[in-house]
Amino acid sequence: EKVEITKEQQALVKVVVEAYNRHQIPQDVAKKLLQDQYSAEENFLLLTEMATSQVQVLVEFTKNIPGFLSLDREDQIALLKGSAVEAMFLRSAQVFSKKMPNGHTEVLEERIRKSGISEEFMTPMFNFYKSIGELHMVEEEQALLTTITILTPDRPYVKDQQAVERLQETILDVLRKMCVLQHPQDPQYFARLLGRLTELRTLSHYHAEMLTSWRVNDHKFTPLLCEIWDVQ
Ligand SMILES: CC(C)c1onc(-c2c(Cl)cccc2Cl)c1COc1ccc(-c2ccc3[nH]c(C(=O)O)cc3c2)cc1
Repeated sequence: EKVEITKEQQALVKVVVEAYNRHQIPQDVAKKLLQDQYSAEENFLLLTEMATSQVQVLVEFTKNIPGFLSLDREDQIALLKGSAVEAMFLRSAQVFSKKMPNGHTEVLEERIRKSGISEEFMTPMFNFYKSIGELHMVEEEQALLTTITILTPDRPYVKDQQAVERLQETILDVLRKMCVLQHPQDPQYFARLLGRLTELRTLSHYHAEMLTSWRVNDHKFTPLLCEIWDVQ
């Protein structure tokens, strides 16, 4: 049957994509990636600054997700805490797939590889970055996929999962239609996008172990990261 995006779905996508593009790490923060100290400590500090800035940007972005601010306040926090790592994997994946002209891609990879993360997490992490790059997602798909990740109903401590599910369904429906319209030659494209969300869950578990290993080596995080990741 003819797949058609309705007027209100178009308006929804416009709001989400504009918010996604508006809320980015400030360039003066991102530029710090180019600083010339490359010790493990320096890399960890820089990545901590990136993550902290990224969480601030993420909080602002979620306020623009239609319906998010109407959710129970505690559920809003539970969704943010539960999706922060996954949203940051998606956002940092863009830096790798966009091949930034400012050389940030190379230095970000270098700093991640030399920041005290153990080898066992490097492979799945960079396989993920590669698999996202191969999708060649357009910005609408990136914005909607991040929104779907944030609106995952079964995060820990979410009370009204139904309300979150209704919001997520709305976004899933328009993303599915967009994939059919954008990739008529690849009927599996939408399924492949959702497959990345499964991979993100696995990475999120690896990430919990990364945090533990950093902590036993007495690495310090910022108050915002401690709050969102329940550490210290
Ligand atoms: C607390 C730190 C050490 C940390 O712990 N886990 C991760 C961690 C790791 Cl490595 C991997 C994945 C997820 C997390 Cl959450 C991190 C570092 O997290 C980030 C690293 C980079 C970026 C990021 C996002 C967008 C960007 N744009 C630009 C630009 O140049 O425009 C640079 C940039 C950097 C975001 C989070």
